[in-house]
Amino acid sequence: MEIDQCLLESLPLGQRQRLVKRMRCDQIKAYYEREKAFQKQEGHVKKLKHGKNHRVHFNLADMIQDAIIHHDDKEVLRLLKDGADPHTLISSGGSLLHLCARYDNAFAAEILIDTGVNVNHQDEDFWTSVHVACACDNPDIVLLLLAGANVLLQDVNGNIALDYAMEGTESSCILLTYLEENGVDLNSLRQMKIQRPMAMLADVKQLILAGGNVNQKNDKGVTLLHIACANGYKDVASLILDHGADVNVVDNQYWTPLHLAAKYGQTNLVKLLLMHQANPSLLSYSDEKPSDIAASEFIEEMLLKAETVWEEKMKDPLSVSALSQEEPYEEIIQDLPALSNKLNPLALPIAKQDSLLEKDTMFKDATKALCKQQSQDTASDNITVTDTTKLEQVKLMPPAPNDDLATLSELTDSSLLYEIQKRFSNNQIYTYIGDILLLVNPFKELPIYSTMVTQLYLSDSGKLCSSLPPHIFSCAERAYHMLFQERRPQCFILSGESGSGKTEACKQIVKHLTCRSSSSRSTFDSKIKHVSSILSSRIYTYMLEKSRVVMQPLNQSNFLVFYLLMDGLSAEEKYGLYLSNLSAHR
Ligand SMILES: Nc1ncnc2c1ncn2[C@@H]1O[C@H](COP(=O)(O)OP(=O)(O)OP(=O)(O)O)[C@@H](O)[C@H]1O
Repeated sequence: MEIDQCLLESLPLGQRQRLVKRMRCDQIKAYYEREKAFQKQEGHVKKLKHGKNHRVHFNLADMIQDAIIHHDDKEVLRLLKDGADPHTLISSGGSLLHLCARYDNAFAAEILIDTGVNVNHQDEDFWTSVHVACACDNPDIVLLLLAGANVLLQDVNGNIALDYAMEGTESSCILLTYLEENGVDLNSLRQMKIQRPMAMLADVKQLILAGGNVNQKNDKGVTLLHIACANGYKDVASLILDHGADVNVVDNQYWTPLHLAAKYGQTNLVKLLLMHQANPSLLSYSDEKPSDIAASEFIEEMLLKAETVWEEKMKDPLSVSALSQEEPYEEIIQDLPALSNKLNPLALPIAKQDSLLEKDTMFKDATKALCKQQSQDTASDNITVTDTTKLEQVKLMPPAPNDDLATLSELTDSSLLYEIQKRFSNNQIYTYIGDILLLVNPFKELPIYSTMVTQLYLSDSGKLCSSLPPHIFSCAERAYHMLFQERRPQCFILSGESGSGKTEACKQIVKHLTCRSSSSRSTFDSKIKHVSSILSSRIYTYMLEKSRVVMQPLNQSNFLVFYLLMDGLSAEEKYGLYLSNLSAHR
C-alpha cells in the first residue's frame, strides 16, 4: 500500500495514525511472507546438501577440555570411553593434567594419571602441572601429583614449582615438607637459581666480544633487554645498555623494557631504565603506559613522577642536558622497600602471568575493592582509590540493587527512567533488565574496558558473578558458555537508534571473545581490528551513517574501504570501473 507523503500529511491526526498503522501491518505481513519463502528455499537447499539441519560439531579433544574445566566428571569418563585421547595437548603445549591443575579438578586428574599420562610433561614454557597447581594454589592437585612428579623440574626461567607457590599457602607447605622429607636443601636450590643470570651475563659478554648485535629481536620482537628487565637481571641490563641497547625498543606487542620491568615488579630495573632516559609515556598494544601496569604502588609512583619529568622535557628540550641522569630517582631509590630473600615468584613467563596469576590476583583485588566501597557508601558517590588496588579496577561500580530493573517493586515508565538516569549519573551505563542488557551511551571514555576488566568477567561456568556489576563483557561471556551448553551458534541482537553505541558494543563483545581464543590471541585480535577498520562506517571524527551513502552531505567522508580501493587500483582498473577522482563519487 503506497500513499503519497503530501497526502498523508494533509490528513487529520487520527486518520493518519490509522493509515500508518495499516501500512505497517502490510509491511510486516509482506516481510513474514518473504522470510517464510526464504526459509523454505534455504531448508530445501540444506536438505539437498546435508539431508539434515546444520549443527555445530566439536571434536573429542575440545569436548574433554571443556568437561575438565567445568568439572563434568561423568562427561570426562564418557568421552574417554568414546575414544578421547588422554594425551591430548592444550593450546599452551600443556597436557590435560595442566588443565586439571589450573581448574582444580582432582577427579579428572586422578583418572588421567590412572590412564598413564606423563605427570612430568612440560608445556611450551617448560611448566609441569605441579608448577600450575602451585601457582594457582590447588593443594589437592599438588598432593596428587607428588606421587610421581619430579618437583625439581625447571621452567624456562629456571624456576621450580615451589617458586610459584606463595609463602604460607597450603601448596607451599606441602611442597616444603615433601622437599625436606626427601633431603632437598633449599640453599642449594637458591644457588641453582642464581646461576641463571650469571649464565646470561656470561653469554651476553661473549656476544659483545664477538661484535654481535645487542638489539637483535626474536620472532616476537623481544630483545635481550626485554628479557633482562622482565627477569630483574640488573647486571645484564646494565651491560647491554652500556653497549648500545635501544632503551625504548618495542616488541611485537609494543611492550618496552620499561613495561616489563614495571609489570614484573623489578624496581631496580625500572630505576636503571629511567636513568638511561627510557620514555615512561610509551603506550603498549593495549594502550597502557608502564605506570598503568606497575606491579607495586612504589613503582607506579616512580613512573608517574618520571612521566611528569618527561613531559617537561618535551616542552623544553634544552632542560634535558640540565637534568642530571641520577638526580630525579636518587631520592626515590633511598626509600626502596627491603627486597625479599624469597625466590621471586613474579618472574613468570608473560603468557603465564596473564593466564594464571593475574586473573586470580586481580579478581581478589577487585572484589576486595568493590566490597570496601560498598561498605563505605552504597550510593557509590565517594569513590576512593584504595591502597591496594589500581585505578581502573575501582572504576567498576559496586553491585547495586538497581543493577537489574526487572527486580524493581514498581515498574512504571517514570520509575524506570528515574533509575536509569540515577545510574547514568553514576557512570553506571549498563543495566540488566532480566536477560537484556541496557546501555546508555556515555559519549565519553570510561575505564571499564581494559584487558584486566575483561579478565575479571571470564567465568568458568558462564554464571554471572554477583560481585561484578552489569557489563557487556558478562553478556559476551554468557554467549560463549551457551555456545558450549547448547552446541549451536549464538547471536547478539543490538538494537538502538543511530549513534546509541551498537558498533562500540559490538567491538567490546569481540574484544572479550578474542580474550577467549587463548593461544593465538594477539594475531586474532589484530585480524579482527583490521576487519573492523575496513568495515567501519565512521572515519576519524566524522559520522557517516550507512543511509548517507546515497546522499553524502558536504565535507563528510566516504567508507574507509572506498579510499583503500581507490588507492590500490591502477589507472586502467579505475577506468574500467568508471571511477574518476575521489570527490566525484558519493
Ligand atoms: N560504551 C561507550 N563508551 C563511550 N562512548 C561510546 C560508547 N558507545 C558509543 N560511544 C560513542 O558514541 C559514538 C557512536 O556510537 P556507535 O558508533 O557505536 O553507534 P551506533 O549505534 O553503531 O550508530 P549507527 O547505528 O549510526 O552506526 C561512538 O563513536 C563513541 O564516540
